Amino acid sequence: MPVNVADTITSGTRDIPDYPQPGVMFKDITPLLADPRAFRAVVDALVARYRDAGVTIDTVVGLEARGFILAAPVAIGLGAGFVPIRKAGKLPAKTHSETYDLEYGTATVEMHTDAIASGSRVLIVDDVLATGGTAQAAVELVRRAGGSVVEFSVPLELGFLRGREKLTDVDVCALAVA
Ligand SMILES: O=P(O)(O)OC[C@H]1O[C@H](OP(=O)(O)OP(=O)(O)O)[C@H](O)[C@@H]1O
Ligand SMILES: Nc1ncnc2[nH]cnc12
Repeated sequence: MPVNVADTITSGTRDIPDYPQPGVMFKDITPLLADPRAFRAVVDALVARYRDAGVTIDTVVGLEARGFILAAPVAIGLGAGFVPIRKAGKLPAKTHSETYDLEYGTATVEMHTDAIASGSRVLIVDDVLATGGTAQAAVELVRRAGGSVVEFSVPLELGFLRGREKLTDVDVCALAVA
């Protein structure tokens, strides 16, 4: 019987209470990544969403660190380039940066100013949408570089944190909601 990718994601994710700090319910996708069929199913579902609809993606942007794991194979599957958004201080050339609030603190992310050609059609891929701060920062960085954001896409949305409500001016795709 075919297995629904949302069920695959839900069953491959485990809850770790009070990580990385008390009061946070951490959704750990490492079991999903360790299962070869589940990992492939998630990457294939993300690729198929754009390829099968004939949507052109020039560049896939991935977010350090967990977003890299998914964004890179999605870029290859779509025949697109890969551009990293990294935590502050990790990229060697000139960067734009954005600081935002996370469920567990604040973070600054950066992208090379010349990473995206003006007018490029960009898909942003991360592992989890939680409060939406990371997604919003990524969208801002892509737009500042001159890219056009086609969608922000994740396997898993933490619906109880209402991050989607923050992302009013970008399309959001989540394959599963916890
Ligand atoms: O929607 P938000 O509240 O912004 O949270 C989502 C982000 O939080 C996690 O990354 P984290 O910054 O913990 O980094 P990591 O991938 O290096 O673990 C996750 O991988 C997302 O990028
Ligand atoms: N609760 C959570 N679980 C996994 N990743 C997260 N990123 C932000 N909040 C998270």
